[in-house]
Amino acid sequence: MTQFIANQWLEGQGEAFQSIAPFENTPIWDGQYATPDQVNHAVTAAANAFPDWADLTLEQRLEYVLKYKAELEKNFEKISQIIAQETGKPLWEATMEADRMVAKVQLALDAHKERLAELTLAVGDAQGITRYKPHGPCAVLGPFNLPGHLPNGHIIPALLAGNTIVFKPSEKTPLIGEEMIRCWHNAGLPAGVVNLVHGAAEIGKALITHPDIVGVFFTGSYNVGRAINQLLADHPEKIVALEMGGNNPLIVHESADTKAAIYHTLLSAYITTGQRCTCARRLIVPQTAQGDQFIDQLAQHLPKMNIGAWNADPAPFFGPLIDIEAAQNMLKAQDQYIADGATPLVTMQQHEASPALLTPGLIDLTPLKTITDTEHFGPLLKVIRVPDFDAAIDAANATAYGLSAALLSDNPDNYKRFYRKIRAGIVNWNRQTTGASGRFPFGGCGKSGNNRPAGFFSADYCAFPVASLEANSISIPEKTIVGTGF
Ligand SMILES: NC(=O)C1=CN([C@@H]2O[C@H](COP(=O)(O)OP(=O)(O)OC[C@H]3O[C@@H](n4cnc5c(N)ncnc54)[C@H](O)[C@@H]3O)[C@@H](O)[C@H]2O)C=CC1
Ligand SMILES: O=C(O)CCC(=O)N[C@@H](CCC(=O)O)C(=O)O
Repeated sequence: MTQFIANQWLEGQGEAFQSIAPFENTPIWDGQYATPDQVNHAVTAAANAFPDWADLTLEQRLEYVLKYKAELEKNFEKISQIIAQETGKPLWEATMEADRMVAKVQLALDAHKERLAELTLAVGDAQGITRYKPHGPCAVLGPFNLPGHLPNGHIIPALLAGNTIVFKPSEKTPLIGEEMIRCWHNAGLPAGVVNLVHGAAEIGKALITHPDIVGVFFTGSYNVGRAINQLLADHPEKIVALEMGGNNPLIVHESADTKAAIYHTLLSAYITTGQRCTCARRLIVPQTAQGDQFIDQLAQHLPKMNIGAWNADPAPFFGPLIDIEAAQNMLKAQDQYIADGATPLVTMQQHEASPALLTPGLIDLTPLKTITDTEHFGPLLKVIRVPDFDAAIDAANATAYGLSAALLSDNPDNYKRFYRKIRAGIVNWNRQTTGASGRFPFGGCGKSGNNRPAGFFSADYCAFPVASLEANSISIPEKTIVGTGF
């Protein structure tokens, strides 16, 4: 029983599929996709549940959300282990993800109170009030890379605001999606408030185009985000929040502590095997002696990193890619760069421990005439050498994406220039590009999103503002409008 509709666990009626643990390359879960009929059933359940759920006070909805939090805490180890094995990320990192799922409850509540606060103004002899209302039944589409934390970051604020949900996890991580929904079920949510359907693109399409779905909260790739936008072109009335990819730059310039610069580069480019939307893809370094030394030492350091199984002891820094196909695609991308004239500084290779495990790569794209603006979702960092700092900023901005960007530099004037010029939703100084805090907005410009940031600002797309003019009684004002006969 893998779909959850109106508080019933049901068998999917669509094609069978499995969740394959990437390191072991063995199935850890079997299930079926939903059918479009089942999607309809789930959306209808969410639509039926909406009026009563929306009618509850925030405090009443919060009671359920706090019970969900308690369920996450009760099942913390199991959740961490599922995230680790299903994605292949090390247990320490999966535990951090589970921690962030728990922490999201308080963050979303704080955000709700701050971002959706009632605002009152005197307007003549009436009171003007801004309040917020939920949209209705919303779809949440999740990615595979942080399969607990990221959908959780849409679902909690959406529920607090009074929406109901149909969640479709990534078809690569159905098990953690299911476990999360089990926690909601155990929290005692009324039937239909949260529903789960499994599937890939076809089920995603059926869900978001359903006429009763009024909001679509998506985290995933640019190509799919664009396809969603196209599919919904005739429905501007649906609220669509798209959190998409990045081709994020990291500039290193005038940073005397080479070791610290290497450490922050590793956390930028290779954490989660380079499978974070915020990962640095392009390492931009001016052609100075200090720049040469930094690149040399980084290249020497990469082979020293411990990589391996999610449960290995000692724990690795990163594990495999999500599947063998993803690993093969990364290797093909590297081959293509080399064929085009790039210089591999550290060649990314398949590791003997698992076909989905790749060693970290570093490749110098400076010799290329043109550098394609592509997000390669894996452990390959591309070096671009430039004449000076101004050229570094130009190179950093040479992308249609704009998610995260960072500068490692001891010189505050460099940061002032960088901050003013760079186009990105996350701009860091002497910190890695990844690891954004949930206390801040999380989203990017350009192809990275549609200006509806998640993180602390998720509250904004989970409700719409209503303007009211209110007075306890009606009266004729002293100054009336001409021509009305008063
Ligand atoms: N900006 C952000 O907050 C984040 C963005 N990402 C991006 O996500 C990508 C990696 O995640 P993936 O799971 O590979 O993303 P993906 O775009 O392939 O899939 C995301 C979700 O969309 C569904 N889907 C696929 N085709 C669809 C269609 N035509 N209509 C409706 N739904 C469809 C998938 O089944 C999945 O649930 C990277 O590009 C990464 O940068 C990942 C995490 C955070
Ligand atoms: O919503 C939040 O709590 C902040 C968003 C966040 O956690 N971002 C992570 C993951 C991004 C990704 O999925 O690639 C980060 O910045 O590393």
